[in-house]
Amino acid sequence: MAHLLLLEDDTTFSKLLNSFLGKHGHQVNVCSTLKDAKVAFRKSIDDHEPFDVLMLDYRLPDGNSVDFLKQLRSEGVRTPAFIMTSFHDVRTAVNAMQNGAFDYITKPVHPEELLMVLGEALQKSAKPSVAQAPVSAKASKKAEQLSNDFIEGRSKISKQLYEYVRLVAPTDMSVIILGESGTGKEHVAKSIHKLSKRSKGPFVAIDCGSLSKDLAASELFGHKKGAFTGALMDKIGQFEAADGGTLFLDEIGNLGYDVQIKLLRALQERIIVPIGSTQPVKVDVRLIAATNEDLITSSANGDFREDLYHRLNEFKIDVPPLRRRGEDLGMFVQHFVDKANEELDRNVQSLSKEVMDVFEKYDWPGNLRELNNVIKRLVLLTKDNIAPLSALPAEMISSLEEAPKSAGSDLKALQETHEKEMIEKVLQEVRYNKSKAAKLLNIDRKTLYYKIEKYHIE
Ligand SMILES: Nc1ncnc2c1ncn2[C@@H]1O[C@H](COP(=O)(O)OP(=O)(O)OP(=O)(O)O)[C@@H](O)[C@H]1O
Repeated sequence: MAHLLLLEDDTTFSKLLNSFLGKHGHQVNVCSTLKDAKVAFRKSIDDHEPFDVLMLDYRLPDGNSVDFLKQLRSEGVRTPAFIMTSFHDVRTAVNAMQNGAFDYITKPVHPEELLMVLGEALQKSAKPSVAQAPVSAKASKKAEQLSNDFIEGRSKISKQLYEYVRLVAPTDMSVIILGESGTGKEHVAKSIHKLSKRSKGPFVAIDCGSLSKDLAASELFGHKKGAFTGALMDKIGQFEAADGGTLFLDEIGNLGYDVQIKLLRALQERIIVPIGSTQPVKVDVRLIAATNEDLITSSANGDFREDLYHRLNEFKIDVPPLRRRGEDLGMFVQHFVDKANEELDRNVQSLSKEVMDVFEKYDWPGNLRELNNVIKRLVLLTKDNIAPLSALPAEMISSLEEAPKSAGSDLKALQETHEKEMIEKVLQEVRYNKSKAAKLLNIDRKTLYYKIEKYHIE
């Protein structure tokens, strides 16, 4: 039995979920406001009956659950959480993943899907042995194999991506991986590790987005007993854990300024000093960092140290969004269908033409993670061999009807085209004197350099 917090303001829906989950042996604490959820969370800690999983509706009468989650993560709470959201809020759900949610599901919530995601969340929680989706031993072994392999893709942009991966892997250079959420940055980091001379050493991944400001330094560099309240014994940091291997820092833009200074020192001098210690420890670690933020602008704003950015940016890799991977879509679809068949003991052979048409038109803001989730749901809901259109979330189809994709209505694309033209015009006017151009454009030089690179301005 698992102890679950369900934060949901739709009382009919929460009653249904409560009774459904109760029948599956779980104890559910239902709250309908953030305020109540905060109280329930504190009480569960005081009573020594912590929640195993947090199930959070996104929109609530007194705020949104991503802010709640952010606060919990900043206090060092690691309880797995997933967001339940309407299809229109998928972008928000993706944002939630950056703030430490483990997954999201779109409403209307399908019971089997809920059990599946809950099973996965419980595997991550402190009490792992409960309520997993029933899978045969053969199926889980195959699923494990499948989760290890991945698709490189045939499109030009993917070929270039893996060319860079193979090029940089054998060197010991630090790498910055840029890309939208869910594009596969961690996969790319793992590939670099596997193809490197360090492949026999550890690969340690840390999500900096879920580290609290107070605990980040101790998580990375370790601490000595008594270094701060709560440091009850010596703790080895992830830098030491990754000794001889690769340390992958996801969402690096979330690290506080103090930790950035320590990180810079660790990179430059190859030593770390655990909190509360005076003894430096030698470490041999290759660093790979990922971000979906514009770190150049962050460093221009003073949020991210410029020297650290340059130290990390010995090599930069851009992971393209799914909508730009063209012909790879079909390969990813097949891969995720095979994976879902194994995980869920189904036998879906293909997707109907109508489903593929929708997939091709949709712009996938959550990238490969979203595709994987949509396909899992499709496979779960498909009774025959071919996944029908009716198994797709209705909102996914209507979102295409509401917003037909055309260059003329894509506001971001329009803004970017306009910005590029403006920069080119000003650069010509000042005969490519970048300081003058930056002044005229009312931006600083670093931002101008960034935009010149972004728009491939010669
Ligand atoms: N090349 C690939 N082949 C198959 N599956 C992939 C590939 N790349 C990523 N995935 C799958 O897509 C999902 C997202 O990948 P990953 O976590 O690496 O993305 P990310 O960019 O690091 O995400 P975030 O920005 O949220 O940290 C995972 O389920 C992963 O298994």
